[in-house]
Amino acid sequence: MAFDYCSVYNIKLLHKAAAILKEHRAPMLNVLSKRLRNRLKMQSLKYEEQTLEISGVLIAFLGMKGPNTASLQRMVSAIVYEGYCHDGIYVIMIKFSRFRIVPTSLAKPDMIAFFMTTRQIQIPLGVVLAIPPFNYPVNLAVSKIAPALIAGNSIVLKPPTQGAVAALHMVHCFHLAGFPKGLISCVTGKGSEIGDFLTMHPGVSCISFTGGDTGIAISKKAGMIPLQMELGGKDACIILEDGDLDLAAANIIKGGFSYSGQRCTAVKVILIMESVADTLVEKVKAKVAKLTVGPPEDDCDITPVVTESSANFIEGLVMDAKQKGATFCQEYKREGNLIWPLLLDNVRPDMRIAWEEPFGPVLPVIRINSIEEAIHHSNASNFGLQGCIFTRDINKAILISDAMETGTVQINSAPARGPDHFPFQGLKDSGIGSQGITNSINMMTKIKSTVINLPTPSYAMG
Ligand SMILES: NC(=O)c1ccc[n+]([C@@H]2O[C@H](COP(=O)([O-])OP(=O)(O)OC[C@H]3O[C@@H](n4cnc5c(N)ncnc54)[C@H](O)[C@@H]3O)[C@@H](O)[C@H]2O)c1
Repeated sequence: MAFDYCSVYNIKLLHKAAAILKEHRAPMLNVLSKRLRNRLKMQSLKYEEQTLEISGVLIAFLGMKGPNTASLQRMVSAIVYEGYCHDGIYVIMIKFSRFRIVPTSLAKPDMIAFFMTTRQIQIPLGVVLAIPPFNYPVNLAVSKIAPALIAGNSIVLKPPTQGAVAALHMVHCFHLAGFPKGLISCVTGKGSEIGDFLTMHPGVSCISFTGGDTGIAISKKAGMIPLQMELGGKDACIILEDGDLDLAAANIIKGGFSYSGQRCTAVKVILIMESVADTLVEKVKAKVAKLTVGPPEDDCDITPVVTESSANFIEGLVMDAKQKGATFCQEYKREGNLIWPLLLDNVRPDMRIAWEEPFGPVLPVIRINSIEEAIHHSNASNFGLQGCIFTRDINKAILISDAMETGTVQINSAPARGPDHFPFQGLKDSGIGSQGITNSINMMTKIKSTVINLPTPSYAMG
């Protein structure tokens, strides 16, 4: 909201504003303006949420010699709606409507005034279209459905073909639990056949999508609606000379081969310092040898990948690496869609597997000679989902993390999406926006303001 705040920090204008507010009808405003009149030098703020009949914007002017503005800002950071610093005077607008301003040692603002009130609400967008991927057809549907409903929207779920039965069952459970049928609907069908109809439908007000490059195409077609895109990744695992190699090897196995590598945040390339590469590769090889391979019914570690075309794609990456001279740490083996875990050493940047996402149990190792080389390779990727660093030097790790163009960096652990309330986001071709309950609710709502103009000059009258 545009505020002409510069014109009101003048004390006379504040008094005038107070007088106007006092006379102004709303009883609540009277209370507040009385406070203002009586306590221009306020010691604390004590407005309880429930005492407010309308929401408002509080403008606190804090002189430089007054409180410790930095600590004040920290204290109110959760409730500050907007803040400015102008000519050494802090102007902080605090949104009342949904928060309690608990008292407080909130230092001593030099003065406090109301000069305009707004009612601000978050309104739902309408219909949210949720499209999850095959690898987490329920979890990644729920992480879209819950915030959409909490925010007051209705939802159309388009599950992945390979996860449609689970999604239909879940939506059936919602209906059995009493959800109105139109509030949550499920539409099945091949993405390539019904996708455009849904994503370009004028009734859809927001799309929350998780999947591969399809998301990039959808973004280009969708039009003027908010988009949440969680797409692919090529998460690098950077291991420095001082890294704990046993820990790194264990995380490479967990991060690279769980779900047979079919995870967006799987470790998808190892960038290891040459001096410790042989040791690390031997440790990973020993662990790969222990992975069980077979059907999911036998609870095997490595199971068939989702489709034949997916297996063919992975094989294409493996054959390209073979032709260009990568070292095979295991024999390449495939039966139908079942691909045995494979570590490819001495991978070079001219190989496809150095850049492309196999989404299968095949992991490339690129040997590097400097940290800069690792960062350069990670940042040269068109993806930017996550990455991880193994080192005992936390300061170095933070510097590398800051230099990496990814949405999240894990230090001394494999990349992972984390609990659903964690912010989760990808940069570049890995996504638009950020997931996590709060972020999703904000994305699936729009701010709407009603400004109650008082008879005093304000931007609306200018
Ligand atoms: N970043 C993340 O949070 C995250 C999480 C899991 C998976 N992924 C990514 O998902 C990919 C694997 O999943 P996938 O194979 O299901 O991805 P995909 O892009 O092929 O499909 C994702 C979803 O889009 C649907 N779809 C396909 N064509 C469509 C179209 N034209 N219009 C609308 N919808 C369409 C599919 O039916 C499916 O429900 C990998 O790239 C992986 O990295 C990302």
